[in-house]
Amino acid sequence: MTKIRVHEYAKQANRTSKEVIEELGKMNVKVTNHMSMLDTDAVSKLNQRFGKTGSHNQQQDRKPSNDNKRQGNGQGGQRNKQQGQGGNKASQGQQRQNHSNGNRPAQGQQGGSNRPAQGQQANNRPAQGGQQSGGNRPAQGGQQRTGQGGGNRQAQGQRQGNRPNGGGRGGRPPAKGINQGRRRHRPANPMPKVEKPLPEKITFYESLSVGELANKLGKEPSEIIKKLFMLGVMATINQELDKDAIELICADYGVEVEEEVRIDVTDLEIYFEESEEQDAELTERPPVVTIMGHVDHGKTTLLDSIRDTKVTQGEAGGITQHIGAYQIEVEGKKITFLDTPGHAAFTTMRARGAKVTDLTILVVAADDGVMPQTIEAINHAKAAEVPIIVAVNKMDKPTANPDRVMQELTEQGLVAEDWGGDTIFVPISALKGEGIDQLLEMVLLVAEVGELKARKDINARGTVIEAQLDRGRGSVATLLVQDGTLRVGDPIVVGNTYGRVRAMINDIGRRVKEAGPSTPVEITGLSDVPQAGDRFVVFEDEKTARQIGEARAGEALQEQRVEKTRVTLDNLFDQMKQGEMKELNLIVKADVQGTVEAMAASLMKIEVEGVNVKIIHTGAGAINESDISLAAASNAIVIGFNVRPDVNAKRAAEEEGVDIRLHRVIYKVIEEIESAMKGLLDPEYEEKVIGQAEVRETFKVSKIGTIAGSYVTDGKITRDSGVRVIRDNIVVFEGELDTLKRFKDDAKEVAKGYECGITIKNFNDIKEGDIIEAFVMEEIKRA
Ligand SMILES: Nc1nc2c(ncn2[C@@H]2O[C@H](COP(=O)(O)OP(=O)(O)OP(=O)(O)O)[C@@H](O)[C@H]2O)c(=O)[nH]1
Repeated sequence: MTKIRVHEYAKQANRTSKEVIEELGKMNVKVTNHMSMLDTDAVSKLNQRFGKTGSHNQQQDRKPSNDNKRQGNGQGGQRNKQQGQGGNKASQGQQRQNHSNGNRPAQGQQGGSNRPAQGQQANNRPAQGGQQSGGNRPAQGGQQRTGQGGGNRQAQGQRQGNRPNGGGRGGRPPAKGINQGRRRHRPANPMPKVEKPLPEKITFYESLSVGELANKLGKEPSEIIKKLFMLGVMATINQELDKDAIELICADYGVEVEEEVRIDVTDLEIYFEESEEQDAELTERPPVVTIMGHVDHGKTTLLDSIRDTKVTQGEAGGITQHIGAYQIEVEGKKITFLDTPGHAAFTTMRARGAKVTDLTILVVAADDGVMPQTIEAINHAKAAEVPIIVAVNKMDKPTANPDRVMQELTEQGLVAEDWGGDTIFVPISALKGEGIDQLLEMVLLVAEVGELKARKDINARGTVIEAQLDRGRGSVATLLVQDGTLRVGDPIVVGNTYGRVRAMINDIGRRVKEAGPSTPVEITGLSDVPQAGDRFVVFEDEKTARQIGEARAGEALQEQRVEKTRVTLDNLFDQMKQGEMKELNLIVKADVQGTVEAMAASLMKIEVEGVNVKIIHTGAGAINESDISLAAASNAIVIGFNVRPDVNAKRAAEEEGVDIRLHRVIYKVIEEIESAMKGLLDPEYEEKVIGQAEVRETFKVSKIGTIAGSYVTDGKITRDSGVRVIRDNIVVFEGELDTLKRFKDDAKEVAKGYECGITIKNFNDIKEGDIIEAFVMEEIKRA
């Protein structure tokens, strides 16, 4: 006879494997576990112990096709079940009950096809004679014999069919008689899943979760997870996989991968790129010029002077109208000036991604020289990669010293042509209108070098210069056409709004029907007011314009809720890893110029592979709003050394999400930037300013030192906070609070609006008007 395993015997004997093993133990037959083989001797011994049932089975084993009836009784259930699982079940169902078959045609099939391996398994186990004999005698036996048995079987087939992997036992109706025990001991056979053929190719958009990838490949997620594990990636079913991971897994299966490229039709930038690809004739376009400079150096006077002398030429009688930009004509060539005083608008636009300026005129008063805003303007222009022409203004003044201006600008990297550099310097008097022609000539010269071109014959696209709501006319926007020609009646999307160009007015207040490249025009007809710096694109039909406009308005609402992702030292490393950062832009402000230079020099020396440190602006003094707008436009981090941001800068930084890092020790700045670049930034503690107090009076007390009679102006001061003494926005001391008193009593904390007496450890040089800033170190969790 063939050998039999413990668990097989147990099944036949209607016992548990454990019972059998125990019994064998008593008989001194050694077995290791339920898979151990039993020899004939052991089996007969067991048969004796377990009595009839065992012997009955044993007999059956010996005489497989001996006793039909017994088999039918004893093993029918089992056999039938196996048959039900095989193809036999289907025919059985058919034979048995036509109605059930008709109603549930797929049951038999399902049950059969889902469990092909059971038959196989049974074949491997010849001891289950039922299978063999059952195979010879398709289930008619059971079915003929008892309708009941058949019914059960059917239900079973059906349920199991529905649950391919389950034993289906729970759903089975109560089994009858002897079958019951057998079934109970039958190990639940895992139903092997039918392997789906692998697809030749899969596609994905941006990423796929493990579950989604498994689905696309027709595999179990666990299999994918296993594969990822082998690749050293611990993943869960919901984990998003990036392109590389997807490609690795698919390569393993030999499946091709393709990333879907979806064009976002609501992104106006694509229409700008598209226009470059269009096969329309390129023609020269006028340069677009902005004027920048320090306060009172003569920007407005220069703009007016140019306008007065040139705008009205040939346009006599034209009503001058302020539309934020104007065009002049010199020697038959046009120049467009953006009438945006200062550089605020310049950076706002750039921060919004628009590049409108072709060149900038830097006005420097010859009697005043290079001032802080002059340097800011230079850095703004440099960051935007816009060429600079220097207009040395107020040359009519006796105190004018153009050489000094040239000298000072050389220090800023603007070297005059006369001095061997390549920056054009033009001496002018904006007030008297002297040198203006020469200046404009230079503008044309630089423009010529720049080879500014555009296509007249395409739908217009460009940028909003300014926009407002007019009571009578509704939304009024000044647009600068940058490419193509804008016409009255054009369906247009402007920023997050749309409409049809109802009326167009040019810079001298005339109604016009069309506007070509570099022309500023004021339009009406938009459904809402756009923002300066918004892009506009003309579409073929109004329906598309409306659809895109509405979609953009919806997206804009969504975006308002999502924080801007500016670079901060905390996310720097992630951005570097994602390849988004190649340059770390820094703005360095410090208390004195010497420190600024030292800091800048040390920062430049930081070497981390893959990223360059670029200092785009430096300056002595408090961090101001202009620093923040430059940082926002250039995605820079602002470093303050011994200085603080002023109120406006603080507000702007919060609004724009600009990261300001304040320090008092140079090596700490270097360390912080370096570790952020290496992704080693210690994120555990963050300083949080909890309050500010103003020193109103000081008292010198021997032994104690100087007591600062202070008034808490913001937040609160606590006994255990760190303190900083700030004088004119410069940190003069940082240390610990020594005592905090309300009248004569020690106080734990003093809130806003209350007076208190403060002494600072190791610092007595406190003065009236100083600001005491209290801070605590808070643990932060990194995202
Ligand atoms: N003597 C002389 N004075 C000038 C000249 N240009 C401008 N000014 C005077 O300088 C002062 C400031 O000129 P603005 O044109 O207002 O200067 P700005 O740069 O526009 O100033 P903000 O708009 O405040 O930034 C005015 O009083 C002008 O009259 C010039 O060429 N010569």
